[in-house]
Amino acid sequence: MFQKDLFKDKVVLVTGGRSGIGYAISQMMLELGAKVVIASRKEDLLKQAAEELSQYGECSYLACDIRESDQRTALMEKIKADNGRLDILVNNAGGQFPAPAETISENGWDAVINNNLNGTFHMSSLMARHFFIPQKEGCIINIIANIYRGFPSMVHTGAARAGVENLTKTLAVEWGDYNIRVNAIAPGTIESSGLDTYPKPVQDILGEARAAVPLKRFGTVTEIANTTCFLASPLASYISGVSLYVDGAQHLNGGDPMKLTRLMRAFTKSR
Ligand SMILES: CCCCCCCCCCC/C=C/C(=O)SCCNC(=O)CCNC(=O)[C@H](O)C(C)(C)COP(=O)(O)OP(=O)(O)OC[C@H]1O[C@@H](n2cnc3c(N)ncnc32)[C@H](O)[C@@H]1OP(=O)(O)O
Ligand SMILES: NC(=O)C1=CN([C@@H]2O[C@H](COP(=O)(O)OP(=O)(O)OC[C@H]3O[C@@H](n4cnc5c(N)ncnc54)[C@H](OP(=O)(O)O)[C@@H]3O)[C@@H](O)[C@H]2O)C=CC1
Repeated sequence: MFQKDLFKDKVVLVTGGRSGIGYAISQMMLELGAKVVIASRKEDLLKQAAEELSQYGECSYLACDIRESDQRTALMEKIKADNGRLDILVNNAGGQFPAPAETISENGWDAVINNNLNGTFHMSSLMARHFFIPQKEGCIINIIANIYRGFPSMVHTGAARAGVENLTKTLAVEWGDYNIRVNAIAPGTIESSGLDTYPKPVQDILGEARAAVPLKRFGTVTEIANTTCFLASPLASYISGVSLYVDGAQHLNGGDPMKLTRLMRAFTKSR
């Protein structure tokens, strides 16, 4: 759909690029000519994904937990040594677990905030200081979630993603001085490897949730990759500071948001 070679000579970092949405983004960027670096925690799976992705273009990898300062620094140093620059950062790594708010432990809260909010900010700041600011050019895309009506059953990630949505606006303003565009994508429910990791109450409710989406289906990883490539491209050269919902209008009308919470309460008690 995009012009061939749209991202020729561009260097792209996709966190969480080994699976699901991140994999689809990496594949599309490679097909459009970018050099892609993927990073996530599980080195064996990451290596396997990078080998598969190499059929589409130049893909490298480094194991990195985005919550760990020394691992983020090692990733930045590898990109500098291998490529000398970074053009696009896709903060896609993230995750959480469904749980009624009253059952979330302090550590559970901290783990999810560290993953989705702190990891995203520190990665953005590091890459801006070392690449985007000196280059006087850069692009950051933050993958968040549908937090339009809060996020019942996932209060921790709702709060973290709202933080990212807001830092997207602030950084778009502050780093406009350096010609850095910062945007976010809020996917609705997307058919991906990530969804398979969710427990029975989520799997049980998926049929109903799918039917409640105004477009009557969940999204695909390709639809999130399409939006990412659009926002990263010159087609979006005057777009900065926005959060784009890619969700078939699920944020406006997506069924009973409390149903999952009630199912999770029953599930937690029965264990
Ligand atoms: C009709 C409308 C209904 C709508 C229904 C649709 C619902 C679907 C919507 C889906 C939208 C979003 C989808 C996605 O995001 S898909 C991507 C999902 N992938 C993941 O989330 C995977 C990554 N997740 C994680 O890695 C973990 O969740 C975590 C971030 C916590 C990992 O951190 P860490 O490795 O540090 O975790 P630990 O195991 O060390 O645990 C730290 C503390 O967290 C507590 N914890 C962890 N898991 C759970 C759990 N499942 N339940 C409760 N608590 C949990 C853990 O116990 C630790 O705390 P304690 O020390 O106090 O025990
Ligand atoms: N699928 C959906 O419906 C939706 C997904 N999202 C978000 O989109 C993003 C991608 O999700 P999706 O592809 O579906 O799910 P996946 O679980 O397949 O992807 C999550 C990726 O993030 C990596 N990751 C998680 N935590 C860390 C960490 N601390 N450091 C580095 N890498 C990490 C994982 O790799 P590893 O385990 O090797 O670290 C994995 O590659 C996530 O942020 C997710 O929350 C948002 C809304 C809806």
